[in-house]
Amino acid sequence: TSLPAPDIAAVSAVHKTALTQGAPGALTRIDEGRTSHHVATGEADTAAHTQMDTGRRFRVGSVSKTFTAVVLLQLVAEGRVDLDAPANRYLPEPLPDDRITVRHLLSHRSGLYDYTNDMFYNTVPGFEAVRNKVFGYQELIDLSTARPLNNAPGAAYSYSNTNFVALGLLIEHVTGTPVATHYQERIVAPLRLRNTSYVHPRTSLSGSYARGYLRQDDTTLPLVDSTEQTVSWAQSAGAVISNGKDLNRFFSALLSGKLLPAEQLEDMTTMVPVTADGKQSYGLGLRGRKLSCGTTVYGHTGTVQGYYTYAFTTGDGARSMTSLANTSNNGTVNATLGATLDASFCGSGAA
Ligand SMILES: CC1(C)S[C@@H]2[C@H](NC(=O)CCCC[C@H](NC(=O)C[NH3+])C(=O)[O-])C(=O)N2[C@H]1C(=O)[O-]
Repeated sequence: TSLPAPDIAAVSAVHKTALTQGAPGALTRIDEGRTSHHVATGEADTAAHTQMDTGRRFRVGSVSKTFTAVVLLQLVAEGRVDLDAPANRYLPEPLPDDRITVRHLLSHRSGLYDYTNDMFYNTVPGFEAVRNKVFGYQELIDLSTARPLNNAPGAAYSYSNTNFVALGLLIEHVTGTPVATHYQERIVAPLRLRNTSYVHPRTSLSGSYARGYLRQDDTTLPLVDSTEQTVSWAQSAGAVISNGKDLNRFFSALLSGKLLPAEQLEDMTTMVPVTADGKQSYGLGLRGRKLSCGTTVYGHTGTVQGYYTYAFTTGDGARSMTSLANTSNNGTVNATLGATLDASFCGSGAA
């Protein structure tokens, strides 16, 4: 790519600001060909006072949605699913509107209500109520369909975890195979992602990982260690565990055409603006961000109790960046961490 060199000092400054705003630690890993940049700040474990390092694994939250979208789009390429067919053709129980298509689910245009709005209205009580629970996909969909649709199918973008829970169920119903197996066989093994797993409903992380710390709604109270949970409330919408090296390899492989045929990659990267300024967009399980230097990067963000993630790559997959802060329910930290994108892809010329 003809991108300016990453501004590593700026990345480090972003991390330090995030720590002043309440994050125990942060990491950023940038990969471009054989060149890697590593920035790690603060603590991975605040009880043991273990230092953060960029190899640590973490819960990626909604970055999982891109893994699910890749599996689904491979099934489309195999002729097993039609993007513009009603999702009800492929589900064991019907969604409330036959007009909802598979593409609507992938692009958050189905209108299906996001049950996490109620589930996590009170942050810590909501989390504690589900952290050890195991949900069935249909249970989660039923929580959503107890509420009216946000919009008529296709009429608007309204982000909802329900869409990717429904896609997980659809994948398993069509193939008879768990999503965990599809992730492993279609993504993890071919790309040799040694630090990526889907262990739902097990609650523990293996190997070297960062602990996650959830901020309470009463911010004067101490952070809650939220590392161990089933993430069953999200599953195919948010339960993947990975690290910076693997997410960079995943998004680089995706955008450089190693995971999907050209037609499906084109579908996935056909972006629709989702903010008034046009700087943020969404395709199929994929976010687009137009940065201050005019470069557009593609990837996904993640918010799961104790972990904020940004994982993005250039349109050709040549340069990738993953950033993590091991806290959540702290919008200031999340916004701050997002500045690693400009530092990593726009360099010192970043606005
Ligand atoms: C669209 C998002 C931001 S929300 C969605 C998904 N994460 C969730 O749905 C979890 C929501 C509760 C998380 C919790 N917050 C509360 O409980 C607040 N009361 C916290 O901060 O840990 C994910 O990941 N996506 C992010 C994404 O795609 O970037």
